[in-house]
Amino acid sequence: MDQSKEQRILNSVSYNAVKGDPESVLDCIDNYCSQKEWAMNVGDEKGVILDKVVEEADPTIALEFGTYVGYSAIRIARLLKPNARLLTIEFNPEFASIAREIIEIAGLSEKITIIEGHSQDIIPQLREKYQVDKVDFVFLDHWKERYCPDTILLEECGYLKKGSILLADNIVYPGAPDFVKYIRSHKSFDCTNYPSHLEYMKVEDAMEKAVYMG
Ligand SMILES: Cn1ncc2cc([C@H](O)c3cccc(CNC(=O)c4cc(-c5ccc(F)cc5)cc(O)c4O)c3)ccc21
Ligand SMILES: [Mg+2]
Repeated sequence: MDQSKEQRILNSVSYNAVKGDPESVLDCIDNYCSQKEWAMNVGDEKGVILDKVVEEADPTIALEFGTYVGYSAIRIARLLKPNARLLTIEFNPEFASIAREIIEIAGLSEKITIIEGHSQDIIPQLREKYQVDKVDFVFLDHWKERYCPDTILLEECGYLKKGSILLADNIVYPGAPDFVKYIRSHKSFDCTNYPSHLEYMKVEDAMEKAVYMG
């Protein structure tokens, strides 16, 4: 059976990256996906925006929707302070398994927990099953039509506190219009748009930061 693109990305990381060095894993994925096969990682350009917002949030508990092959999970986790952790939710078992291996190569398995399932099913379980009280940072990069309902669910479940920071990928392309309309008109969120480009392409894209005001 032919290997998947995601398996080929893992092969490239396994062969080229320096074990235990997150930067070299990120560089390897970015090089592979810009030179060989495009893939939907947040990438190096939007990755710098992600880095800055994670540093601003300095989260103890970070949450991600859409692990894919683990690129953004590594980007986030490499910046976390010693006892901080990232929970990342992935419904596709093949993606989850490849991400687990790539995260292991980066040496970040202790800081990242991959939870297999759909965000809407996992979010209500975070308190009891994963001892989550509040989330300090959330990166939204899963199905774009899930951004809005999952943000509402996070608020309803009481995981957001004053200062919690949400960051959403692909605001322009593929776009998340219902999320943008909702979040920018919601009195409890202070929003900032960061224009950028689609990963590895000259196509316009943007990220949206939303700070929860309580
Ligand atoms: C419910 N739930 N819970 C967990 C969870 C996890 C997943 C998967 O990780 C998954 C699978 C497939 C697609 C996505 C969303 N990502 C995208 O669709 C995307 C597209 C493009 C793009 C851009 C230009 C193109 F021409 C084609 C694709 C660029 C981007 O950066 C993207 O993030 C996420 C899905 C639903 C989930
Ligand atoms: Mg994306």
